[in-house]
Amino acid sequence: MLFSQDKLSPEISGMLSIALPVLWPVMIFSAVFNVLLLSGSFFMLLVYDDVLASRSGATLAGLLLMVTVAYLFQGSIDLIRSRVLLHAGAKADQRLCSRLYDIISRYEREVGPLPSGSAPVRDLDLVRSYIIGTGPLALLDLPYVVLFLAILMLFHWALGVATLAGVLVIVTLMLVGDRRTRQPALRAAAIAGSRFTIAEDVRRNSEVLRVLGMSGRWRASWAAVSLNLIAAHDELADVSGRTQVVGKAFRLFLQSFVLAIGAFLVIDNDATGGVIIAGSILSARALMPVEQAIAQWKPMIEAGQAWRRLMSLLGKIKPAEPPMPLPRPSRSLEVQEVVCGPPGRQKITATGVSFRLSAGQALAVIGHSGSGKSSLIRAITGAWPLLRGAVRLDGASLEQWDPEHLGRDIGYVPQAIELFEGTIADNIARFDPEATSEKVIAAAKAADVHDIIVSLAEGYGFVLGGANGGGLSGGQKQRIALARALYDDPFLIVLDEPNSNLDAAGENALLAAIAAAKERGAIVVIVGHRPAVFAQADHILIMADGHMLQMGERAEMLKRINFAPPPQRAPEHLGE
Ligand SMILES: Nc1ncnc2c1ncn2[C@@H]1O[C@H](COP(=O)(O)OP(=O)(O)OP(=O)(O)O)[C@@H](O)[C@H]1O
Repeated sequence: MLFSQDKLSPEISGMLSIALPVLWPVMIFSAVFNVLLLSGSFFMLLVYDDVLASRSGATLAGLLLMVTVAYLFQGSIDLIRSRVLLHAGAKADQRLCSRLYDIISRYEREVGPLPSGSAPVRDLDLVRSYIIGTGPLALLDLPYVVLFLAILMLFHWALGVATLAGVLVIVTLMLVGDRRTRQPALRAAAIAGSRFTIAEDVRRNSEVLRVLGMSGRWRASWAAVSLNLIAAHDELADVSGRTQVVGKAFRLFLQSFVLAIGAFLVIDNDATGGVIIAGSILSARALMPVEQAIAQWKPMIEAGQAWRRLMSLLGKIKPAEPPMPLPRPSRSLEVQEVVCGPPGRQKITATGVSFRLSAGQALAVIGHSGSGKSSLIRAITGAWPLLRGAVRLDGASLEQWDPEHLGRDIGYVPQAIELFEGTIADNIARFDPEATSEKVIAAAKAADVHDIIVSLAEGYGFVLGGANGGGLSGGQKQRIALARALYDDPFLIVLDEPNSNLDAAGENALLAAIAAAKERGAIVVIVGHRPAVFAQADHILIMADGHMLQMGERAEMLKRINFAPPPQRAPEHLGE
């Protein structure tokens, strides 16, 4: 059952509110459509039995006019019912689209990695294309096979029985064919999937493959998997080709068989001549919905499975009610006994971290690789949900803030920088449609990237190609990410190794930006391996093996870790 487990979910009731109003009209249209399908056979019956016997041209013209009107009407009804379904499909798509965005944007954070094989966008496409395709119409037409068989029985029971037997043979042939093609189809899909993965790997890593001389090995894998794919497609085409040939031959045979039965009945004076042709047409009509329904069986099962997968994912992501807006934070950041780990992985990667920072203070987080620094940063920014403890801004835990609003007050440079496809200005302004050029330029200047940007031919209009910010150097990307973090003077600025690609000038600009942010009352948390990160820090926190090892004031901590401090540089000299 398509809707069994999720009867009460908002998605189901939403879909039902779309489906129910169109169901009745489409059922009525289908009834009229199928009744009108009879007009062809009755036309032949009357032509053979009445027109030819009476030799009346007027009757023939009248019948022709009637059948023409019937066909026009039937065509219009067919068009209308597919339009109605198209409209319903578009509405369903629209309704699910925003919830689909929830899966894509929230699933990883709130539940964990998407189950392997799940591709919600493809699943929605499958559901939509089933709804707007011929699948539902084929199902609605299916009951009318009984009507066609009943009329054939009325002509003569032998015609009805022969067609019924034909229907059963066709169903058996198609089911056997489906069974035989299932395995080859699965094999071909799996091989096509591996070929796609290889192509993606090669596209993403073409530089490394070339420089490290690995391209030949990948080419060999590509060639081998391509050969396998050709073989799998051959097998599939072979099996399905045989089934189709047998089916086609049987259909031709059945047509002649029904004609022959009709002829026998005429010879025995059990039927009129018109019954031969009308019976043959009706018999073909009776087979049509069955064939269509079987052809649509697989898409229906696939759409049903896609629907269930979507519902199961959506069941884990409830529609979120944004919390009541709070005044913008301006006073403090408190981290209380925080325990966190990658969502859905049952793993703790940072634990027992507590500290408090007031407006205008900066904290440097240091520690060996893998000690849990980035994990802590993700907990502080809300990128990862907490397993225990709390992160509070001005006393309110992160869950009390609407992420969309709080985002304005957080500046974040992640370790792996991703810029979005769009102009540099859009990226710095976080794609805010109300961004002003003054704010964008102020952020760029604070990150000391303004001069670099204006030296590009398109300046702030330079379009970054793709998610990796193609077209810029690593250091330039890092500076633009810093400008994005500083945009609109956020209260909490969290920087995860923001200087890993920066030269001395870039590092000075970074320190100047931190100093300026502190000056205006922001809180800065900065992770880094290089000593430069200490220069503007008021406190230092050391992470080790996922734990907070120590935390204290900068001077005290530098003494404790026996580190020769870099000279405390005055902010006004940092930019030089
Ligand atoms: N998404 C993830 N899934 C599983 N494990 C993760 C994930 N992210 C981090 N870890 C693990 O958590 C531990 C801490 O990683 P984290 O990135 O927080 O360390 P780090 O101190 O920032 O390291 P580095 O200085 O190398 O960036 C590591 O053992 C890492 O393997």
